[in-house]
Amino acid sequence: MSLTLAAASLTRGKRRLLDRISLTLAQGEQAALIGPSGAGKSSLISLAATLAAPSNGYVSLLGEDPWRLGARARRALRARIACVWQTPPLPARQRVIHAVAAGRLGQSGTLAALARLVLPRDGAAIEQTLARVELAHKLWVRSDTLSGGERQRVGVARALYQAGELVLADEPVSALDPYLAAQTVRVLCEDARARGASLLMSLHSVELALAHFPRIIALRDGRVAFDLPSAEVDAARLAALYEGEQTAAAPLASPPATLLPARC
Ligand SMILES: Nc1ncnc2c1ncn2[C@@H]1O[C@H](COP(=O)(O)OP(=O)(O)OP(=O)(O)O)[C@@H](O)[C@H]1O
Repeated sequence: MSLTLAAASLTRGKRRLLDRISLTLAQGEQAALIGPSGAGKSSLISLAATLAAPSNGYVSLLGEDPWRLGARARRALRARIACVWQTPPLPARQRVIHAVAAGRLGQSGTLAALARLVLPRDGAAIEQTLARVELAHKLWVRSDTLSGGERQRVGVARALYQAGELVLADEPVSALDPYLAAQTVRVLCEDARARGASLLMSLHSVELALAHFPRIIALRDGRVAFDLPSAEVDAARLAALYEGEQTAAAPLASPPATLLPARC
């Protein structure tokens, strides 16, 4: 298994953000994580990314319990997992080429990694990776000159360049226009599929989730509301999932394909 959560809970103070979550993601499997705001999607991704340890229960990544490993072994495990964040942590003065090169920082010794970061050897490969998210022309620009959507795509390019065995993406396209959002989700899915990597992606857009993922894991109030093949996710289930969320009802009216506009 790429990812196993067994009755995993996450608490902060008196709040239970995740409540006994159990799920597995097989090697090469792809699943979208959906649910209303505050459902626990980011919390679950942070558990899977080892940013947080479960308060109860168990998390296993690529066959290892990250919290039983020493610091060095845990770093090595993290280097096998590519993460895409909604707001990628890009230092203001860092150039895009270096931000993408940083995706492989954990894959070599410290000195080699730093040398690579200062003077990336594979600029052509990085440029090609950026081209997959339509950003090749930004190779040498500084991160603080990028728009929010461009920053997100640099974060995606970094994960693509890292080529992790498990890819975790937390709302990776929230700042993109509909065309680029669909295109970027497609690129992440196709890349993971081509490499046999596993992919777990949280998305606010139910349309994108249904259009691109064979499996939908729905969270509500820190619990799994349903975990189903996307073909079995119907309007009634979605209405119950988003009950009380006015904006979420709208997507249910139209089939996913009609909501993926061609670029103007
Ligand atoms: N450090 C924290 N301390 C206390 N509560 C927190 C903390 N982090 C998150 N929460 C709460 O936990 C709940 C789940 O948050 P989380 O960010 O995982 O939800 P989400 O499904 O990703 O939401 P969104 O779709 O709005 O990004 C929210 O109610 C949030 O306010």
